[in-house]
Parts: sequence; C-alpha cells; structure tokens
Amino acid sequence: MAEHQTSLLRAKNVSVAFKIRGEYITAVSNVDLTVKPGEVYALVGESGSGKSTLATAMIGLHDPAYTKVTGDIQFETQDLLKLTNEEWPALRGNVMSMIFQDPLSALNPLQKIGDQIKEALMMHDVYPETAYDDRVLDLLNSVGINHPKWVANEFPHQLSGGMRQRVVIAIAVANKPRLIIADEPTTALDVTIQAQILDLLKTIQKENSAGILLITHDLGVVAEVADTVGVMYAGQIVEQAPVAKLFEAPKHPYTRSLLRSIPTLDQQNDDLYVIAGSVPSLKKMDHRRDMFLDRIPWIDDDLRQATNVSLNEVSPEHFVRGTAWQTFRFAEEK
Ligand SMILES: Nc1ncnc2c1ncn2[C@@H]1O[C@H](COP(=O)(O)OP(=O)(O)OP(=O)(O)O)[C@@H](O)[C@H]1O
Repeated sequence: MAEHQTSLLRAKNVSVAFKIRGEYITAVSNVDLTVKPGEVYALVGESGSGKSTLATAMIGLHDPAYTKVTGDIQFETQDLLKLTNEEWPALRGNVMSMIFQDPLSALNPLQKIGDQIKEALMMHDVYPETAYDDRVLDLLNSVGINHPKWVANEFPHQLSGGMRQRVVIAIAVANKPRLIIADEPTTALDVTIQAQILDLLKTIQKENSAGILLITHDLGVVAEVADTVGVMYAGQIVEQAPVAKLFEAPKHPYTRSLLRSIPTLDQQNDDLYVIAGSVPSLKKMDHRRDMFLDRIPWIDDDLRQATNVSLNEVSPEHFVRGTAWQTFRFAEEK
C-alpha cells in the first residue's frame, strides 16, 4: 500500500525559518514524521527544541509574513503547504483540531461554555436547531463532565483548570476530527487531573480512531499514552521509535540523558541527573552537526565537529541521528 494511504499526517523534510531582523533563521530543520490513524505520536524535548514551531506548521497557523515553511506536509490526500487561507477553515476545527496548554486563553471569557461548544458545532455541521443543545450536553458528558447542564451555563472563569481543559477538549472533538494536535495539554494542570485528561485523550483516540500528535516535555506523559515517540533537539528529530523500544533501548545521548533525568520512586539518593547547559539559541544552531554533543564535555571532538549528520534506521522502526550513540558513555561510566 502506498505510504500516504496508511498515514493520516505525513511530514517530509519539513523546515521552518523565522525572519529575524531581515534574515531567515531556521528553527526546525528537515523533520520527517508520520502519524497513523488511531496512533498517538509524541514529540518530546526540552523547551526551545522546536516542538510547537513544528506543530504550528502542521496546522497552518504560522504568519507567512515572517515565517517560511518548506518541505511537504500531507494530511490524508491534501497537501497542507499548498492550502490557501480560504481553504484552511474547512480543515481546522473540523477534520483536524488543536488543544493548547492554557485552556483559559483558548476559551472566550465573555461567552457561556454551552454557546462556545454550539458555535464550534455550527461552523462545520448542520443539525436541526433543537438538536444543538442535546449535542452540547452529549459532548460535555463524553469528556467526563457530570453536570453538563450546569456547566453549559457557566463562564470559563467559573470552572477549575481541569474542567476548562475538558471543555477545550469537548470543543476540539466536537466535529469528530481525524487528527488532534495537543500541545502540552496537561502541563498547566495538577498531577491527578493530568492523569484524567490523558485517559480522556486515550479514550477519544480509541473511540474515534483519531490520530494524535502530542507535544510534551514530560517523559512520564509519553510513557503513559504514546505509541511512537520522536525526540526533538534544536529543531531536529534525534531519535524516533515505538514507545517500548525507546524506553527499553534508548540510543541517542540526548534521549538517554532525558530518561536519566526522570526521578524514580526507588531512587537511592536525592541527586537528580541534570543535563548541563541548554538548547542553543536559533542564531547559534548548526543543523549539519549533532548539536547535543556540545553539552557533553567529555565527548570526542571529532564526533562533535562532524557535519552532514543524518537520521539512520538502526533497527526496524528505530531511527537515531548520527553515530555518537555507538560509543557514548555517561561521565562516570568512562
Ligand atoms: N515566532 C517566532 N519568532 C522567532 N523565533 C521563534 C518564534 N517562535 C519560536 N521561536 C524560537 O524557535 C525556537 C523553538 O521554539 P518552540 O516554541 O517551537 O520550542 P518548544 O520545543 O515548543 O518549546 P516550549 O516547550 O518552550 O514551547 C526557540 O528558539 C524559540 O525562541
């Protein structure tokens, strides 16, 4: 079967550059990824690694006046980079939708919850006028809101953060999207609510067979819900694998370092592993190299300076950038 028939969203060679003081600077470089129907693909990486920039390109929300998106992004059979502003609304909020980190800014503070959901439904679907209210209540029910009639009559500020995110999800799934892009959907919520929202996303994904592109910096979230994981560093994917493989046999030094920095319950001491340094600023990025190696002082200089580093399939479905992983050791293992 041709690749596009088995994929929902397929990005090939996607780069994003921002115009900064008259010059285009690359923030995302040559990314390939595929989200299949019914799959959760998690993009993980530290702040500044380019996850949101990539996701924003997928849903056509970059301002073309100062952002250049190149490569190829296919959603089902549509070429997203060729869509005009007039064509986007038929997709966005309909067959593909987005959930952002901060539910409060995603909702209209002056409009009752029920009316906001109704509006989302009316934009893309035609029901008999009386059926809208029932649809709104059904949707609120489906995202685990126990008193939908009461919530429909509230304004966003009257609800808790967790309830607001449920409402945002209800709006996002109102038109049964085939793809949901969720950018840090649980980061603003406390831990118990996080788990409930992740469960909810999983249920929606299963029931609608929707694909989810989940953006997170939290490997705990990845372990909980992802099927496939792409690890991003400085605008590039440095490792991609099915979730079990990534946790059992991580290869790239960045993935190994991220995994090592997760606190565990059986940890003997209080010292958490900290990755020294930070993601380079856009101006300092050199996408021909493996830039994470700049944060490992004991690594061979030849490896650090090597250019034309590429992402290679090292075992079925497991892709790793560069070759440093073959000899990489943590400082105390040397
Ligand atoms: N509109 C913009 N103009 C210029 N630079 C930008 C713009 N948006 C993002 N950047 C830069 O692009 C790089 C990637 O940012 P991005 O927000 O995509 O990372 P991220 O991995 O999603 O991090 P976070 O979790 O903090 O959102 C950063 O250096 C950021 O400063």
